[in-house]
Amino acid sequence: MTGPDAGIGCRDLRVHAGGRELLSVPELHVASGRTLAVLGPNGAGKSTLLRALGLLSSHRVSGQILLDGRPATPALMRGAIAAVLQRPILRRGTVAANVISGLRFRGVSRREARARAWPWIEALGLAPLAGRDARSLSIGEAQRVSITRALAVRPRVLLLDEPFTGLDSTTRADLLADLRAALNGQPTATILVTHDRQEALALAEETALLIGGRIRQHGPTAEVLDHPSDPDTARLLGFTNLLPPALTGRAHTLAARPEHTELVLDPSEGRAGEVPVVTGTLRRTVALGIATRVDVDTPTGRLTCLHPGDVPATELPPAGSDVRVRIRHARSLTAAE
Ligand SMILES: Nc1ncnc2c1ncn2[C@@H]1O[C@H](COP(=O)(O)OP(=O)(O)OP(=O)(O)O)[C@@H](O)[C@H]1O
Repeated sequence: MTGPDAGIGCRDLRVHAGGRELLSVPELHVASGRTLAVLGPNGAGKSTLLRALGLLSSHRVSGQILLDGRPATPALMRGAIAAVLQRPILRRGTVAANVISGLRFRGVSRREARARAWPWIEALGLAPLAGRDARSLSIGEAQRVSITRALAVRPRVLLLDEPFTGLDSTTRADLLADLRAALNGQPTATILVTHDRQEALALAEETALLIGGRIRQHGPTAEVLDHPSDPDTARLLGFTNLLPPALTGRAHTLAARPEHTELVLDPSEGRAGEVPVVTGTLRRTVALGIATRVDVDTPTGRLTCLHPGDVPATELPPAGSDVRVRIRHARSLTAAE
């Protein structure tokens, strides 16, 4: 199916368990051919949302799940989705047999399943491992098999629940790139649950920020990641320095990343007009190898500065000194007040 309704979505979705509401999503739609990243802290309800959308939830779910614009039934959903979870679950047998098994489950003949699976095995770089016992694979290799098995069925909906967690950074970057390339041009609506902003950027055109079971922001990934609207989304997006109006004299709370927050080390430097500069007391300095972290207490809370490189202790004031902190790049939290 093509058209604006193609894909997966929900209306008035609510999930309850243990006497409390875990999730409330009035409306969501992921179009066919698009990827949505659902970014949120631990316990935000990300997996709850994914399971509810896939009709896989064991909790009390109300509202409508829509598949290609129509209410989803378990049978329709079973034929439409493939899921990849944090821990790959592989069957006994070779890598090739595991990739083929997804198609076999859908009633595809052995011969046709082999023919359809092989291009995916090659595209995802698994050909050299095709004959290996799947249970002898590393976690990264196993996750690659799990993703290839899901792609080989060319699902209408692909649900990814933190599939890159625990992979080393090179393996993760390679798998992200291969997955992105494999999804290009496919009629698949993909939802990626993650804690990781880099994964959202690499894979998803759209990102939704989920906190406390509610979507706080939703839009194009680059825009959402750089425009927190309130203190919770700011913290989630790494804008961990919050500067309320009382500290800066600005109309709204400002939020800044530590890498955009620095001590003013030249005492003769005046106040630059556009860039906020606030005063505080240096609490401690920690050498982190690639950066030097300086924590500063201000009247409204602590700020963290990150200076690139290994700044010699002689260039930094000692703990207890009065210091000035410059915020090189900040966002206004317009929903904060
Ligand atoms: N059976 C249950 N009864 C009560 N609360 C539950 C139950 N199952 C899950 N929860 C709660 O639902 C909330 C959302 O859980 P969920 O696993 O969806 O979060 P998540 O965003 O995926 O977290 P993580 O990133 O840690 O995997 C959590 O606070 C969890 O404790």
